[in-house]
Amino acid sequence: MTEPHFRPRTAALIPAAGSGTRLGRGPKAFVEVGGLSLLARSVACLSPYVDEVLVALPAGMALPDGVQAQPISGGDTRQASVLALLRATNADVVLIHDAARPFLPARVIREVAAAAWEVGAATAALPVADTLVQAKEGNDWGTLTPRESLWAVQTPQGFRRAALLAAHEAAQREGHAATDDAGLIARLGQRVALIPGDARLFKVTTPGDLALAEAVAAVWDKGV
Ligand SMILES: Nc1ccn([C@@H]2O[C@H](COP(=O)(O)OP(=O)(O)OP(=O)(O)O)[C@@H](O)[C@H]2O)c(=O)n1
Ligand SMILES: C[C@](O)(CO)[C@H](O)COP(=O)(O)O
Repeated sequence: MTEPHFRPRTAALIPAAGSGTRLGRGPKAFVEVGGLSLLARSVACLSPYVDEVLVALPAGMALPDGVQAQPISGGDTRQASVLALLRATNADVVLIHDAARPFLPARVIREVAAAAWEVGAATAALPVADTLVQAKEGNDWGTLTPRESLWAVQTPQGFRRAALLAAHEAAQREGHAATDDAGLIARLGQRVALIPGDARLFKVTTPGDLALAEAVAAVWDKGV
């Protein structure tokens, strides 16, 4: 008789405690597109694939009506919000996903979760498609940067929880600030697998992104 296949217990951890300064519409996770908040959309995409969902919220705020998740108080930075989420679960695998990326294809969730367990760390990412340049002072044309090996990092990012918690605690001890979680693993010399992301996984950051999100919601909600 063969051993039953071990299935790691998986948690979705959603940092949603940001203030949405660049969007200018109040706490961004609560902003609606197509009649549903960014947070509700992110939770709905992830829930079918995980055992539990935890959400970091701005101080004093509650989950929007109908969102099924465990609320946690967020921190002053995204990094602090993720650390609070990590300390609130004992799942084997965690999928960290920005509430601000509301369109999350099932294929990406499955592939990031599988690689997180097999490799230890994985992130959705897309190869850069634009020409890249590092501007000189005064915003003049500077050094042209070869783009062949460059990827733009998205979420979800998946990890064995113990490894990511250790990386976060090391960063906190050393006062190291990072813009994402995979970077904290990479700085310790550990491998991070790049999983092909999706154009629809863009981050709603500015008012222009919100207009794009309304257009995507119109087709996403029809299952297209
Ligand atoms: N203290 C913080 C800051 C950010 N986030 C979350 O991290 C994700 C990515 O952050 P970002 O897009 O920068 O959101 P904001 O910080 O809200 O945006 P801004 O920088 O424009 O204020 C978002 O889902 C945001 O809610 C968080 O949980 N806690
Ligand atoms: C985590 C992230 O979404 C990966 O691209 C990104 O780094 C978050 O950056 P933000 O400035 O906190 O939105």
